[in-house]
Amino acid sequence: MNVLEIRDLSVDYLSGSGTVHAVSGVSLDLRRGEILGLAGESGSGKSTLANAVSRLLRPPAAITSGSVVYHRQDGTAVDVLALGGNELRAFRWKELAVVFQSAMNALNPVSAVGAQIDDVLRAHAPRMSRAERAERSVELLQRVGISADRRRSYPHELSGGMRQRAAIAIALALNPEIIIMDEPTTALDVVVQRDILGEIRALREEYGFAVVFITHDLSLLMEISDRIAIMYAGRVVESGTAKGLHRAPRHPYTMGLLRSFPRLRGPREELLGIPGTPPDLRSPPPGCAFHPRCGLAVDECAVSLPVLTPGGDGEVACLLNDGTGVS
Ligand SMILES: Nc1ncnc2c1ncn2[C@@H]1O[C@H](COP(=O)(O)OP(=O)(O)OP(=O)(O)O)[C@@H](O)[C@H]1O
Repeated sequence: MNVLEIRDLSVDYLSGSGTVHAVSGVSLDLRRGEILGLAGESGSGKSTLANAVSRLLRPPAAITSGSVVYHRQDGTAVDVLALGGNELRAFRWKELAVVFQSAMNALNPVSAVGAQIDDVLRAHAPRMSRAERAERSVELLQRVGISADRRRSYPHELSGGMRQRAAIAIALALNPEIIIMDEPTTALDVVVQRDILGEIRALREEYGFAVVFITHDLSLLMEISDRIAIMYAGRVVESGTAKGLHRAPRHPYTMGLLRSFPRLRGPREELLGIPGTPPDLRSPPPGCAFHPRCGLAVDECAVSLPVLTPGGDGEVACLLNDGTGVS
C-alpha cells in the first residue's frame, strides 16, 4: 500500500547560464511505514526531489512535469502539487514533515526546543490546551532521548546530536504519515549517527510513519532502509531492497557507490570510489549519463537512454542489465 506516489517528476532550475535539469522523469513509490533510502553523489538531485515532494521548492526551481499523490489512511488521494494556502499548511507537519541536515539552521536559535514544539502544536492543533501541549512536548523530547529538563535549552546549548534529536521530535509533533530526512546525520560523528539511526527505526516501529532518508552514504543507508533508490544526474538508475542492493547491485554506478564508503560493519575493504566527476546538468551526456565514468560502458550507452526495467528485487536502468545482472 503506497502512501506516496511520484510519477514522471521533472524539476529544472532556470539560470542565466542555462537550464539545470536537476530531476528528470523520476517515478517512485513510498510504501506505508517503510524507510526508503535515496542515495547518490552530491548534485544528483536528491534534495531537489525531496523539496518538490514537500512543496519547499522556490524559484528559480520549476516543476516541469509529473505528479505527486499522497494517499491518506482513509483512502482519499491528495494531489500534492495542487495544494495551496491552508491545505498546504495542514499537509506539512500533519501529513508530511521534513528534517534537514543542519538542525542549527532548521531550529529557531532564539527559542528553547520545548517552545518550538509548542509553537508547532499551537499552530496546527488549536484544540490542544496549554497543559496538553506542555505534556506532549516533554513526551516527544523524552521519546527521542532528551530529558524533560532540557526543554528550556536553546539550540546552541545542545550538542549536534541533541539538536538533530530535537529536530526529529519537532517533526513528530503532529504524528505525520511521512517524514523526509535530508542528510539528517551527515554532520555527526559515527557513534552519534548510529544511535540516531537506531532511534529513527525504533520510532518508526512505534509510530508507523514512512521515511524518505536522503544521504550520499550508501553503506549508511543499507543499515537503516527497507528499500533504496539510487539517483544519478537527476534520474533514478536503480532501486531495490537494501538487502538485494547490498548482495547484488546491478547498476555499475551502484557498485561504484558501494565501494566508495567504509561499511559500518564487517571487514575493512579498500575504498575505490568512482572515477571522474558528476555531469553538468545543464547539458548532461547523451545516452546513459553515467557512461563517461562507467568501466563497463559499450558504444550504445552513449546513444540510448536506458529505462528502468525489472532487475533483482527492484528496477535498474542499464543497457547491460539482461536480467541476470552485470558481472
Ligand atoms: N538554486 C539553484 N539554482 C541552480 N541550480 C541549482 C540550485 N539548487 C540546486 N541546483 C542544482 O541542481 C542539481 C541538483 O542539486 P540537489 O541539491 O538537488 O542535489 P543533491 O543530490 O541533493 O546534492 P547534495 O547532496 O549536495 O545536497 C545540482 O546540479 C545543483 O547544482
